[in-house]
Amino acid sequence: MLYRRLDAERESAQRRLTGALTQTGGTPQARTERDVATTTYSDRLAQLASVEQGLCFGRLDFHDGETAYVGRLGLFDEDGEYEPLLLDWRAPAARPFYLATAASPEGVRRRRHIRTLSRRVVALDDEILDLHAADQGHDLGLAGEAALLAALERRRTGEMSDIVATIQAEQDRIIRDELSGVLVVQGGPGTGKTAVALHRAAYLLYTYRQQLATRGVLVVGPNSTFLRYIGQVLPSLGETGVLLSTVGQLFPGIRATGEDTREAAEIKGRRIMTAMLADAVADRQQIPENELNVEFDGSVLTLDRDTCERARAKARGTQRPHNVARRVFVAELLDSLAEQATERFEVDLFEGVPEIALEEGETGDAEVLDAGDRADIRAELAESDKVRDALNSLWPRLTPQRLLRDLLSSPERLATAAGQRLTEGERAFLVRPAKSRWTPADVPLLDELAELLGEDDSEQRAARERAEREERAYAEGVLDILDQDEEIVDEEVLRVSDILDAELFAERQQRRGELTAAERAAADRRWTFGHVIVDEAQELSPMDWQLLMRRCPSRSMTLVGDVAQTGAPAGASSWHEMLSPYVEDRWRLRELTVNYRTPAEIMDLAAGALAKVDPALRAPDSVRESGTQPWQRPIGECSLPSTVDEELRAADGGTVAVLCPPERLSVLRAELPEDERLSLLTVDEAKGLEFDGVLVIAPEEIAAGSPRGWNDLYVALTRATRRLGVVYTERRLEPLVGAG
Ligand SMILES: Nc1ncnc2c1ncn2[C@@H]1O[C@H](COP(=O)(O)OP(=O)(O)OP(=O)(O)O)[C@@H](O)[C@H]1O
Repeated sequence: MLYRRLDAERESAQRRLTGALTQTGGTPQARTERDVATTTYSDRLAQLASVEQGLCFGRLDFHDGETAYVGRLGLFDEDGEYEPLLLDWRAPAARPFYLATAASPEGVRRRRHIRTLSRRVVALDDEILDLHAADQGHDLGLAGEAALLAALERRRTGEMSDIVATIQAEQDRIIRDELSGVLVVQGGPGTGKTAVALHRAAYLLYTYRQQLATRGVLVVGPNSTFLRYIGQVLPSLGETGVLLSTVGQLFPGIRATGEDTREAAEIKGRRIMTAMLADAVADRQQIPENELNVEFDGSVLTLDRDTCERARAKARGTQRPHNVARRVFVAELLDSLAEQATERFEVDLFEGVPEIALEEGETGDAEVLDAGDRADIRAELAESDKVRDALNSLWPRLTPQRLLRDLLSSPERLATAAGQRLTEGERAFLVRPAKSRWTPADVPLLDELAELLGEDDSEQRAARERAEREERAYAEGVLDILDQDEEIVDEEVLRVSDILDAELFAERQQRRGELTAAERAAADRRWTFGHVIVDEAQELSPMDWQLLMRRCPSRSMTLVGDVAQTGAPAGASSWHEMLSPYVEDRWRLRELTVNYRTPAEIMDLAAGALAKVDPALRAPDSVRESGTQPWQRPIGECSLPSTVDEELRAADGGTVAVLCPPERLSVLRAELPEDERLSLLTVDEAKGLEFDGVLVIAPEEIAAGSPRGWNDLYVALTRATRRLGVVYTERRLEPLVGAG
């Protein structure tokens, strides 16, 4: 019945889309209406297509005899009383499906999990929420345990799947937490932080559609492998208006394909970079040692040190960014040059003219050139190449790219900008050739510089704002008309103004395309998002945070991570340290405590590495045991290619990863078989990912490889959903002895 309703919805949306596409009418208003309708119905069709698999996954039977079905979107009985046939999992009425327990049943008598394959029901799991019923969910308080375990036992495909059918109560509370403020989610490996973060994005878009559709939601991940891994989750939940990005991709026009050394990345991530870059900008506002001579119209004009110093003080006094304040500096110096040029001109005019006695009442200093003439001279100066070169040599117009490139390729400039902030050795880590590729750690620096330098675009901006105002006024008029149009706005489809407000509408018109907020945001550095979600948040440096906070002035953010898994050299070891510069202590912490990924046997082994990170830390409780112990072997006793073959066979169509120190990557790449189910990765690259089987190569090198080596090893040991093998080089690592 539900699939029949879904088909009917599809047909109706398709009919309306076809209708809109075949509409003619050449007025701007008709075109606009057609574009809105086309976008609305195309989006709706895409949404209806995305829920085809697993449309309905739950049923609630209440004590009062009522029944409700829970699924991926809401469906209503449009032929009858408009009763809900299927509840969207995000609707408040669906909550008992995730929260009801035997102790607190919320009126629910029975919770049923329905598993489907295409349109066929293949399994049902019932839970009777009755205190006298069997002890369900052990002591971890699990809901729908059978369905949950079935989901966890699935072979991994290399792409993350959604968990709507089996969200657990502690996860549900985080997913539905309020929109505003900074929410921090701390949880060990495999506790579902990534899953929760993505479902929260879908929930927020559903619940605060109007607020969020315009500004969009940004999800930040540690690297592009990870973004590919999670890329399908939101579309499978029918949500496409989310921008997935790394911090390194957030400066439009820059592709950060280079790599920094560990040391350089750490230094570039330090907070002192803000002050250092401000000094680097100030260093580009020069005044001459004595004076600067400028040729103009056959004579030489002079800019003396005092004049330049006054102009610089006045420009800096405006507190505006470098390129904007430049206007003041240039205006002052042009005034000075214009005065000199005018004087010269007047002297020239009189040259050779016989002296005539002054008449009574005349003074000798009467001006010969009027204001118009003076303005002409000033304009001519401003046009002169030589004058422009001279002014540029003192206060050049700069782009962030040029300044950073100049700075990092010049030990002298670096020394001046750094002052006492960096040692000579630290500065040496930063120096590189001017032609080097941009790195991810450069991006927050470029962003900082973009703020410090500003853009002298006042004229274009004024014109653009004028045009936008006009567009918006027009768009508001169109929305009014659509609101009254019963043909388009009936209950069956989303109301146009639910998903579009005048501002978005006007912007869409401007681009004449169908760009989503996320797509527009990706192209605009100054875009600010309605909500920002950061995964693996512990990895970000203070400078990364600086950039992200700029993209989210409302501080409506969800930050998920695990401070025990920090691997990045500039990453954080405490949430307080990470957040206090931006929100002081105004953030709320929620914790996830159950590990859904890693079986208990593997977690026992990983706990040894965690104890080396910090003995006070406790690993999350595993939800299941696999019955397979992890194994450890010396490298001399195992042929890696055949071990990998064995693991691939054991994974039975699932995925296997070989995780190794970066130095071993190329040798292993040559040695290992090619197989699309096999990944060879460094720990850094494997962060946030999971595989059915994992082989960790040279754990002692991973642990000793960096100041956060034990964190890295902990990450490596917790990537497996079923099998783990450890191949050590000499001796078993001490904390791993006795386990596995
Ligand atoms: N409620 C749930 N139902 C089904 N599967 C779940 C549930 N919660 C988590 N999982 C699964 O557990 C695995 C781990 O989840 P996830 O990757 O989100 O954990 P994480 O906390 O981000 O881990 P890490 O810190 O290692 O990156 C995933 O396969 C996820 O789908």
